[in-house]
Amino acid sequence: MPLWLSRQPLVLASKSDIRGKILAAAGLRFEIRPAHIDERAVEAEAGVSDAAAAARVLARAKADAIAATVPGRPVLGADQTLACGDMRLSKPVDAAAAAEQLRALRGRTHELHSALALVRDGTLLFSCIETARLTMRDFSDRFLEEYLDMAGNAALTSVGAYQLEGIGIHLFEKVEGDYFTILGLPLLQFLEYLREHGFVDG
Ligand SMILES: Nc1nc2c(ncn2[C@H]2C[C@H](O)[C@@H](COP(=O)(O)OP(=O)(O)OP(=O)(O)O)O2)c(=O)[nH]1
Repeated sequence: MPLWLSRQPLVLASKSDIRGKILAAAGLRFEIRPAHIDERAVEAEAGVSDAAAAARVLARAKADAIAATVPGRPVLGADQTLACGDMRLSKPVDAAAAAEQLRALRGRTHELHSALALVRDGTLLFSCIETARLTMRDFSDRFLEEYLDMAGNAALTSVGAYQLEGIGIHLFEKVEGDYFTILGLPLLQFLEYLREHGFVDG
């Protein structure tokens, strides 16, 4: 198990259930302090042009917001954006929005951009952005209705209204990219950095 060697335990600046589960399953010790930022305002101020740039800027903003409150501690911020052609989607607000979003994505390929930023005392220690491409089946309206009935509120917790590791897998005909990138935390890149910089035993 990768032993956390740093005296300063990691802080995860995320309310995301799956991000906490991913780090815990990898044996990392951390504390959760969700960052409450105005994502639209951060994007507007940064003048970001595309979904990938937005994910990078937002991950950094979340890490900065929490790092300012925990001097000396490494803080991990994360963000995931979804793009399909010129369309950018975010977490659906209700079941109707989830249905509309999935109707717009079915039969097409969309990209998930997952970014990380590790910040300590205002200094960016590590950042990465990874992209996955997912092709949805052209499923029927009846299937979509049954999927949303089964998924329930879980569909509202993901940027694409699905959990790939759950029944969301039934939506797809092809998935290209790293599993952890799709779930919202590019773990392999993060662990490589932690090993190379003595945060964990490698
Ligand atoms: N379990 C699961 N979650 C997914 C999947 N795809 C995306 N997600 C989740 C991960 C993130 O929690 C969420 C992406 O939204 P954000 O990056 O804005 O994070 P969120 O608002 O959840 O938390 P945060 O902003 O980090 O406090 O979607 C998936 O396939 N499985």
